[in-house]
Amino acid sequence: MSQAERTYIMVKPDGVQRGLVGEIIARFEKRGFKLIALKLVHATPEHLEKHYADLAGKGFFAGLIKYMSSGPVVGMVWEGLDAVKTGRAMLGATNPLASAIGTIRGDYALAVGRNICHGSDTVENAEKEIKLWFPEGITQYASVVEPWLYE
Ligand SMILES: Nc1ncnc2c1ncn2[C@@H]1O[C@H](COP(=O)(O)OP(=O)(O)OP(=O)(O)O)[C@@H](O)[C@H]1O
Ligand SMILES: Nc1nc2c(ncn2[C@@H]2O[C@H](COP(=O)(O)OP(=O)(O)O)[C@@H](O)[C@H]2O)c(=O)[nH]1
Ligand SMILES: [Mg+2]
Repeated sequence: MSQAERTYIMVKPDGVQRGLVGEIIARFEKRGFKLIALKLVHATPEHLEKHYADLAGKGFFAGLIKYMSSGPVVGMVWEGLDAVKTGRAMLGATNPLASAIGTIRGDYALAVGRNICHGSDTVENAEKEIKLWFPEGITQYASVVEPWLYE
């Protein structure tokens, strides 16, 4: 767990279409995380197959790739204390029917195949996903609020 931990958060095509990009960014900003990368991209099926390589054997894989390549996504890197685990907690359970009220999926989604937002599940996967989506690298800058967020 570190203050410099990074996670890859992505608003999926349904989240973009439903106008939830600002809402999702606002939640991470208000929580105290630092935005260090952001882009809108219409990803190819080949790129998404790399992102979801761990799920290649699942019955829903073809549908997942079709859904994720159906429109642009907004990819972001957020940095801060325990960013991966806290990011997952902010998203809620994979199936929105099981996501707690107050989480992003629990407040804005109903179906597992349209769950509006992705978040890295481990620090190792976060680093892989950041390299995959931001091969150009990440901009760094000093945050003026850090003394108010951390002891
Ligand atoms: N049973 C299912 N039916 C349809 N889609 C599913 C199902 N299970 C998972 N998915 C879709 O595949 C995605 C990846 O599943 P995974 O198990 O990695 O969940 P997750 O880690 O919560 O989601 P993500 O990786 O997108 O953050 C889910 O977010 C969801 O959109
Ligand atoms: N249709 C369908 N999609 C699924 C299922 N399981 C996972 N997914 C999708 O695949 C994405 C990635 O799965 P996973 O990494 O396990 O879950 P996540 O990290 O919580 O998103 C999920 O967010 C869902 O969009 C499933 O059983 N059916
Ligand atoms: Mg996942």
